[in-house]
Amino acid sequence: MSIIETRDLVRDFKKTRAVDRMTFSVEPGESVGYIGANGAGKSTTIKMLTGILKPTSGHVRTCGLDPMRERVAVARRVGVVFGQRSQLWWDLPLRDSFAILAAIHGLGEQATRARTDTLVEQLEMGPQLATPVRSLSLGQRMRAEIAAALLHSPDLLVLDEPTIGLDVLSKQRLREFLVAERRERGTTLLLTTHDMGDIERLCDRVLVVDRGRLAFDGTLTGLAATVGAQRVLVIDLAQPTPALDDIARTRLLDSESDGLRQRLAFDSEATTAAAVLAQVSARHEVRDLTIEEPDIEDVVRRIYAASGRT
Ligand SMILES: Nc1ncnc2c1ncn2[C@@H]1O[C@H](COP(=O)(O)OP(=O)(O)OP(=O)(O)O)[C@@H](O)[C@H]1O
Repeated sequence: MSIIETRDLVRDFKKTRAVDRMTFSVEPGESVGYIGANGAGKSTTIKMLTGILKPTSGHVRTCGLDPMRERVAVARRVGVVFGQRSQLWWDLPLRDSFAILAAIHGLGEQATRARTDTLVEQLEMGPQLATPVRSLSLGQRMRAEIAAALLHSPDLLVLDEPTIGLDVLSKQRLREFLVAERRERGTTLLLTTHDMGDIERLCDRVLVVDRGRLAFDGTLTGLAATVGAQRVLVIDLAQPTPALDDIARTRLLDSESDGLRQRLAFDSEATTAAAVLAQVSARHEVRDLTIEEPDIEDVVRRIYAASGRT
């Protein structure tokens, strides 16, 4: 049985068709990134999957259940985290929020203690248990939200922008936790994100939505191949340097401060950062370098362009 199944799913808001004949399914244990521009229809889809919004037409099943008719049963099988909204009680110590949620899910005392202890340990939340949620840092709050969503050991975890606003270290810890949760419990993940790093590290499949329609369904490698996603090497040189416009298999994007910093785009299928660096450092003294992640908006724009939309 699929964990998610939609067929010709439609949702209209007055004159806007937010979701347009969406058909896809997600199998148990998959980790799927659901991406698209602002207003593409991601949240609307998630709301229909979780029984918050009624579809205008079409078919949707979550964990084999009808989300509108069997909302309570769906809630028992699914955990949801909306980055911008909290499911915790602002003024209560974190531990009390966990206790209330466990009671709502009807977990026994022993099960509650065991699961809370595990999650608190894995997410390193022990020191914050007595802290009111309003006093947590953003990173701590996101970890608390994820623990709350996983208390009842759902089959499916839906995450809406889970790493938005987090610093690099907090993002990394959260991603590591999600990878481990999936590996150990087989939890299916569906996440929306504007962060390509989330997709690269967490997802083995990507769905791209464009104006309510599915524009791409496949692997990240397939997505990169479709759009020719490029990496960018930012090179800081020791001396002012003429434009590096003749480095094999690269394209010079820009050069600033008399050539002290230059950005070279390259296709990771055609060459490597190491090979580009070797060419440059054979001629000039390189002081520092960074590799820019492909920008998810850029990837989405290219997908849209490839499907005929400008
Ligand atoms: N309650 C609503 N009433 C009217 N229109 C809505 C409502 N909710 C969403 N829409 C419209 O439906 C379309 C899809 O919105 P949705 O929130 O699903 O997009 P999204 O992909 O989640 O965007 P974002 O990345 O900005 O969250 C947009 O045109 C939006 O304006």
